[in-house]
Amino acid sequence: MKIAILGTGNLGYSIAIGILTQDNFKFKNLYLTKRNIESLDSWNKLPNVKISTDNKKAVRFSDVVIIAVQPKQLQEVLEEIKDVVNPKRHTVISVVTGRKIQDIEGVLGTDISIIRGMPNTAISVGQSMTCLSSNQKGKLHVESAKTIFNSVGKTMCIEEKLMQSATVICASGIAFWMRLIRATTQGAVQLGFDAEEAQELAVQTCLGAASLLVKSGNHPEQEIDKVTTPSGCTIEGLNEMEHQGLSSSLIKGLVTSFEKINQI
Ligand SMILES: NC(=O)C1=CN([C@@H]2O[C@H](COP(=O)(O)OP(=O)(O)OC[C@H]3O[C@@H](n4cnc5c(N)ncnc54)[C@H](OP(=O)(O)O)[C@@H]3O)[C@@H](O)[C@H]2O)C=CC1
Ligand SMILES: O=C(O)[C@@H]1CCC=N1
Repeated sequence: MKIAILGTGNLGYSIAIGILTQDNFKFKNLYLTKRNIESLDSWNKLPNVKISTDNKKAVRFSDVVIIAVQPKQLQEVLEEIKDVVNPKRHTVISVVTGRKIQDIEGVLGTDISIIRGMPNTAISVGQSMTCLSSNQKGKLHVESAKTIFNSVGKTMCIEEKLMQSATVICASGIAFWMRLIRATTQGAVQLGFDAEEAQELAVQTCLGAASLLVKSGNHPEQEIDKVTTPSGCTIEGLNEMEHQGLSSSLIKGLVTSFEKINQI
């Protein structure tokens, strides 16, 4: 598979790192573009990676085109590549927030295979949660997209109308979970650990909690019940967090984030 990433910024770069470092996915060439390519200079040393400012050239050399520019930059990139996108050859995967498949079809045409993807930056370490939807033609190529994104995490095919929600939960979600981990770390420092130890304790406990749910398939409350000794310290702390609005503030944050996407 020959892959191009148009827009190698925070997310595009993370996707590239993920693709390059996962052993279970073999690609032939990876073409990375951005307008200012100095930051990608070191990538030129890799034999099967090409760096360029030329989006058209990248498309011509690829089968799968991942577009990872900011929403306000998308139209220009689509206009630039529309003449070189070939319905018989290319699958276009847009990871651009808030831009519908219909918007992309409006420039590239309905005969192009278009997939809308929403990965997150954990793709760089092979742990992305990536949601996918496609246009009619793209349905034939969803398996190729799944092959790519399954090699760097998990995928879920969803209806496009849920893509904004998926963006908040999974993509913005990385930032939300980071803040929760940081808060735990701050608490651990207050309770006597130095900063480095505090972060290790917070991160491993977070990983343990997630792994318990992944392995058991249990509801979080079943695992909470196993931890909360009657009249113990856990339920005391948990109830205080809820009195202070833990669940409520998380949900309100997710909904506020969702409302913002609809204005992007
Ligand atoms: N960051 C994240 O965690 C996530 C982001 N997204 C979405 O992914 C997209 C990218 O986000 P993010 O990586 O954070 O943004 P960045 O601004 O970091 O990346 C965008 C990149 O596109 C490049 N670019 C801009 N215009 C062009 C052009 N005409 N041709 C080629 N490259 C171009 C920019 O580099 P230069 O200026 O050098 O051209 C930049 O590196 C957004 O739509 C965002 O909403 C989705 C999920 C998660
Ligand atoms: O903050 C943003 O708008 C983008 C979408 C999800 C992650 N970053």
